Amino acid sequence: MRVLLTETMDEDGLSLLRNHFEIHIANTTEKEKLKIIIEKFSPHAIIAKLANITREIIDSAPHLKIIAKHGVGYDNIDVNYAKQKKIYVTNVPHDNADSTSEFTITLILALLKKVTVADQKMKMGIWQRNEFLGTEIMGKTLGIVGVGFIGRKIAEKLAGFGLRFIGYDPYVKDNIVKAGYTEIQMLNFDDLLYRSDIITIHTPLTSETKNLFNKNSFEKMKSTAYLINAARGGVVNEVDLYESLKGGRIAGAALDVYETEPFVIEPHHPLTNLHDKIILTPHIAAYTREAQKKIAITVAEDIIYGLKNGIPRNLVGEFR
Ligand SMILES: NC(=O)c1ccc[n+]([C@@H]2O[C@H](COP(=O)([O-])OP(=O)(O)OC[C@H]3O[C@@H](n4cnc5c(N)ncnc54)[C@H](O)[C@@H]3O)[C@@H](O)[C@H]2O)c1
Ligand SMILES: O=C(O)CC[C@@H](O)C(=O)O
Repeated sequence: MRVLLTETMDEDGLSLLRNHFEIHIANTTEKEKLKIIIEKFSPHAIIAKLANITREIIDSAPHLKIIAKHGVGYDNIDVNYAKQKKIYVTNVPHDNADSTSEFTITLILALLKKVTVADQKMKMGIWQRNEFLGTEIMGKTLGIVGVGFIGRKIAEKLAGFGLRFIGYDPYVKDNIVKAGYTEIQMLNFDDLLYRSDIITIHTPLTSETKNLFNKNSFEKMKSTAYLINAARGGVVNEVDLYESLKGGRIAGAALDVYETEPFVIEPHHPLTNLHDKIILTPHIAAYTREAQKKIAITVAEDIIYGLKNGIPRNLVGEFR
């Protein structure tokens, strides 16, 4: 049987797959190129990182039985169409939660302490302490939108910083959520917007969360508040965010994910005028040696099990 990877993955996972299947690494996320490669290779399983697995891609693989997301968020896969065609879709929950929560905390600290912009200035030979007046985290309120695995890890890891944790998640019914030795007080969305000093997003991208952060939500936030998004770009309306930052409606933002990826900023793109109000990283929250290895092994084991037994493990919610 044949397994196609749209993008490469850690060698430990690849060698597991090679013991059982013929594998091919397409090394592209471009739709047309991918379609041609898939038509030629005719895989029984596809492993995708960020490549879009659309209806058209699915139709180009007549032997396809499993589409596996190398990661958690599977909004890049047309799950409904796959289901209609009796093709299973899996993801890898949990394996990158430590890396992603660590990275989110890094963004929070770097943004509030102006680390990235101070570093840029130092490298330009400029010593300018008075531009970099930072903000303390102690005593502030962190709003967590999407209180799942990563959202809870963030509260657990930040517990020593003297923050108060509040959360919004319509699928969590408890008023208080335990996260290690700390607690997250659950609120409705508007109350979270009004009360947070820092908001961090950890929801999947769905029809409910698309554009959840828009002009209307920014207007309800404190003018001193910061927004962190290491979940999915589409959850935040980028034009509204830009306007809110430019007009001082909110204080700052850090983004690891974008409405369209890859997101390559042209030299005079408006975002480049926001200076120390924004930090941008290229979807790397989960990109650590440890997480990439764990995910590659889990995804390989899921495919080996699934192609041998008919039904893979780690099926996404729509199949349960
Ligand atoms: N930047 C990265 O590299 C990176 C890495 C890992 C995960 N992610 C993203 O982070 C997301 C969260 O990951 P996770 O492991 O915590 O997943 P999870 O499934 O454990 O948690 C997601 C939470 O979001 C909640 N949710 C769903 N719809 C919501 C809504 N409308 N409003 C508020 N909450 C809602 C769910 O109830 C759940 O508790 C993933 O779906 C993925 O898109 C990004
Ligand atoms: O493939 C990646 O590197 C990112 C995946 C990440 O966004 C996820 O949802 O797990």
